[in-house]
Amino acid sequence: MQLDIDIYKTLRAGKRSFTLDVQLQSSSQRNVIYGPSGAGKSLTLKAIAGLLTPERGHIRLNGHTVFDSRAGVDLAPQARRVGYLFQDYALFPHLNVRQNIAFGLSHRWFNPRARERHEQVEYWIRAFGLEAMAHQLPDDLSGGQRQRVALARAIVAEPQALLLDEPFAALDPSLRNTMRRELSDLQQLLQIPMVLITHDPQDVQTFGDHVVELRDSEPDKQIRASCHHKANEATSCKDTSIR
Ligand SMILES: Nc1ncnc2c1ncn2[C@@H]1O[C@H](COP(=O)(O)OP(=O)(O)OP(=O)(O)O)[C@@H](O)[C@H]1O
Repeated sequence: MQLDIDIYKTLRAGKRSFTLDVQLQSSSQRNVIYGPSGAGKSLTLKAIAGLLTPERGHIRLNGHTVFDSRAGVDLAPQARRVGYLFQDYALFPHLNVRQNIAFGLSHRWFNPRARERHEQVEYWIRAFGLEAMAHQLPDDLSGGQRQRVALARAIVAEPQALLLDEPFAALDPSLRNTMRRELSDLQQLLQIPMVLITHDPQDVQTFGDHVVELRDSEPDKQIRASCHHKANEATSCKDTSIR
């Protein structure tokens, strides 16, 4: 993926303020943003997805400008064509598995109908082994099944990038290893570019062809980005600047 980000935003809540100031460039398909809690990882991912608008800067995905404050470009989330896997999966509790996945295709304000069938939705239901529970609600699924539904919803519309916020954090340790392997195989199969955020060194090891570390640098609460690559990666670390 070609990822080119240079964003700045100050958020205020009461007397607290937090400044997000992140620059990163990558041409890898597997990118990991790593760092402690509160360092700004989720905010960075939300800005890429169009769920948070930076005050200034730019975001380019695969050569397409999705945000550029100077040029007045700020594409709506749907127009950015990114799949987003939220930390808690954010499945709709009142929609069954099939409807939740179909929601990934929908740009409508009303929910997909329970009986509606889409070829792509059926494909991912089969690929993730969810046939037997396609009519069930999220509350009646295991953690791993819920994660598969959320992942299917994120990729069903064939996004140009997949954004994953702590995808394994809600799983117990043994399932975490299985799901990590599944996601790794899926990324290789689909060759879908991804940005994954995590605290977990094992995720960095598995997915971090390009690793960006966000650090909270007291006292001004500015975020610093630094990067490193796996030893066998040809790309250079110079392409991520540190402010
Ligand atoms: N709307 C907001 N207004 C003010 N501050 C905010 C807002 N949203 C997030 N923050 C603050 O921004 C900082 C970064 O939040 P963010 O969610 O990006 O952290 P994170 O690195 O993803 O943490 P975690 O690993 O715990 O999920 C936190 O200190 C948070 O309290």
